[in-house]
Amino acid sequence: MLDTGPDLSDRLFSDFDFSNGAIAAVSGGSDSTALLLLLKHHLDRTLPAARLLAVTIDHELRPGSAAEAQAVARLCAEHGIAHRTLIWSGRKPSTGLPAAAREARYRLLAEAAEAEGICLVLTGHTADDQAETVLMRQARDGGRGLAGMAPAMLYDWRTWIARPLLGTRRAALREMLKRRGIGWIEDPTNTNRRFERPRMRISLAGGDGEARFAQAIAKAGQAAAEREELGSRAAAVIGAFASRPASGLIRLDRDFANEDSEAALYALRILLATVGGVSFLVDEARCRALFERLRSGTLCATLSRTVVDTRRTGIFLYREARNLPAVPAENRALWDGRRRITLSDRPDGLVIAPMGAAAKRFAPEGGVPASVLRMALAAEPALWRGGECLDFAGGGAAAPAAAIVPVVSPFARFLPSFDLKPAAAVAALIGAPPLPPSPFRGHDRGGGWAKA
Ligand SMILES: Nc1ncnc2c1ncn2[C@@H]1O[C@H](COP(=O)(O)OP(=O)(O)OP(=O)(O)O)[C@@H](O)[C@H]1O
Repeated sequence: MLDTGPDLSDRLFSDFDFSNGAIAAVSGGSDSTALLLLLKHHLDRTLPAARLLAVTIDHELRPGSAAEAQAVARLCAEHGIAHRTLIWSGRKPSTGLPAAAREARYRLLAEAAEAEGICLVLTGHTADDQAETVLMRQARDGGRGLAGMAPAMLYDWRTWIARPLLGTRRAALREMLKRRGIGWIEDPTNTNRRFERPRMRISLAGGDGEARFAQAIAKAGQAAAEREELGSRAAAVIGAFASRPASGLIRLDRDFANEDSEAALYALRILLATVGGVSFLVDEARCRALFERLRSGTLCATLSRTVVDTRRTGIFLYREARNLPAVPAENRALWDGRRRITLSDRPDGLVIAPMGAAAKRFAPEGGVPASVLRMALAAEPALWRGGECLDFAGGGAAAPAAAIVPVVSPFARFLPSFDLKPAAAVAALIGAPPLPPSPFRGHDRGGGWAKA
């Protein structure tokens, strides 16, 4: 896993389908510089016509950042690689700066990919980054999140971001660059003890660092396999026990919780976030408590903005009636965290607001209690103009001016490859667009990737 011999680039990249091109995210640090040159080497040998674009994000956080981007541009010019610098010109927050920079970086990379018609972005995260991530999460959450970074993720349900160097050591990449006489930029932030990651990086360079590294990587590998396996089982539970009697309403069979309870619990956490329009999974302990109550009898409770209502004919999940937005229709906006609005026309006073009392016109069928159906539909988005409910887009009769499409809320922004299967199952359940084709050869949509 750690050597950087001549065929390294083939081993790193041979699983990828580059026929649609790729973007390499290059900061100019050692890891992403090595990524770029290894990728260029691989493409030159295997698919010379493939498009390769290097993108550098200038976060404008340090005085030297523009010069660093120029240095990457020069390196690219020397190697015949197209390069673009994108600037994060937005307001910089005073707290949570690394997270905000990361968010902006992914957004800009995905925008560049979309502008180029490329669906694949590669980053230079290494095994060292992985160990740091795992140990930081362990220190913060006492063991949760040990799976670390996924080998790939889907960003915004449209751009694949893959980390092909996740099994490769930084020292080996630096060795390779030195052998080829190629320099790199040392980011001073990487040694700034104000930030958590540099502190962890420095501590791993200490006496017992290698042993801690090896332990963290081993744990991460095991946790990743377990997480992917749990996801597969959760997807099976969703396929077997969940249905969607109406837009915004999920029904679970009453015996949903009885067969594979860990998988059912994970499925429930994903469904609660999806129905509630929440971008993160509900706390496991709180969901487990609700789940235990579900198993032992009837219940009507709210968690993650979702009402869980057990009736004779099933367990029903629908969005609670509080804090539903009424906002002017805007193209590509996310309504209530759970519906993507696409406008084909000028909105002209069009408002997206809950259907509310207009839901009364729908009659229940197939064992759905009337009160449950109305409460679910009342929280569904409808198109309004001047106080008149024009259409209920979720009912399949959208006005031509707008399409309102469900999204899988917890995975709409970042979908780690561990969770591809449950995400695909939920997408099929709620009528969200299917996952875009995988950038790995021979992998189905929604199939898991065991690459790390
Ligand atoms: N400013 C940037 N422009 C383009 N890509 C970036 C930038 N910063 C980070 N990345 C991408 O994210 C990966 C991981 O980021 P991280 O902050 O750990 O890297 P770094 O320390 O800035 O640089 P490197 O990993 O290249 O040594 C990088 O390898 C690179 O692919």
